[in-house]
Amino acid sequence: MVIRLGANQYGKAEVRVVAVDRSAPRHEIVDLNVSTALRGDFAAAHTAGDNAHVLATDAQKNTVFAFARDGIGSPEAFALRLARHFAGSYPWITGARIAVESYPWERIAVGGAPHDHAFRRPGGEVRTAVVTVDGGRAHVLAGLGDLVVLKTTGSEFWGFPRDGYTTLAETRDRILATAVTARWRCTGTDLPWDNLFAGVRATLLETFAATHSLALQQTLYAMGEAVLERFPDVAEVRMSMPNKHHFLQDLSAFGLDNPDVVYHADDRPYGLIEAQVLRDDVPADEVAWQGTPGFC
Ligand SMILES: O=c1[nH]c(=O)c2[nH]c(=O)[nH]c2[nH]1
Repeated sequence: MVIRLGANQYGKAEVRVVAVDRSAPRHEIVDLNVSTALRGDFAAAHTAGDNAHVLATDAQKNTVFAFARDGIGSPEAFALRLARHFAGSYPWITGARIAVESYPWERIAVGGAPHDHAFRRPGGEVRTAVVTVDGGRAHVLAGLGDLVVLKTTGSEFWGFPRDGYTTLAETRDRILATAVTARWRCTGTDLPWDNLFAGVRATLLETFAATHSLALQQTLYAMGEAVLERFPDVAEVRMSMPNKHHFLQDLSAFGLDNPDVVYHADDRPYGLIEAQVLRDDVPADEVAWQGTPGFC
C-alpha cells in the first residue's frame, strides 16, 4: 500500500484588520476579513514534521497587519500585494491564495448630515415586536437587534480602578463599536408604529454618533434617555450592547509605527453592557417582558 500527500495549502484564516484614515476630519474606514493560504512544497512538514519550509501562519497574520499600515486601498489591490509578497518570499512557495471579505460602513446621518466619524454597518439588522395579551390588557415591546455602529474617535475610557489583575491601559481616544439590541415598551396600543420605530431608531443612531463617550455604559444610557425624552409613548428602553473591541495592532517589531491606523477587530471575548432606562412616573410592567429572554 502506498500512501502519499495530495494537494495541500495552509495559512491564517479570518484576520480581522481595520484601517482608519485620519488624515482629514472626515475619517475613512476599511474593514476586512483576510484569509491567507500558501501553496508549494510543504511535504516534509506533513510527512516528517520538518517545518523548514513552513512560513508560520502567525507571520502571515503579521504581514496582513503590517501591509495595512501603508493603507489598504481596494480589497483586490490589497490581496494582490499580499499574494505576490508571499508567492515571492521563498523559492518553495509557488503560490498564495488571499481571500478577502470587505465589510461596508455607511456614515450615520446626524441632523440630516453624514457624520465625520460615526458609521453604521448595513445588513443583518432586524426589527422586532413582542405583543402580550394578558387578562384583556395588551402590552407592546417594539425593538431592533444587531444595529452595528462604530465611531473612529470621540470615545475614551479611563478613571477605572486598578486591582491586581487590571492591565488595561487608560485611553483618551479609541474606537468604539457595538451591535445594538434594544426593546422599548410602549404605553399605547394604537400608535403610529412605523413612524415610532423610525424615530426611535434614528434617535439611537444620532445619539450614539453625537455622544462623546467616556464609557459604553454612558453611551447606552444617553441613547435610552434620548428615546424617552423624544417619545412620550415610550415608557422604558432596555438595551444590550457588546463592546466590540478594536485593539491597536503593535507593528513595532516590523519597524513600523502605528499612529491609530491599523486595528485588530477582536470578536471575543467582548464586554457586554446592558441596562434598562425608564421613566420614573410610569408603573413597571413585568408582564410585557415575561418570556423575553436575556436582558432585553
Ligand atoms: O466602555 C467600556 N466600559 C467598560 O466597562 C469597559 N471595560 C473594559 O475593559 N473596557 C471598557 N469599556
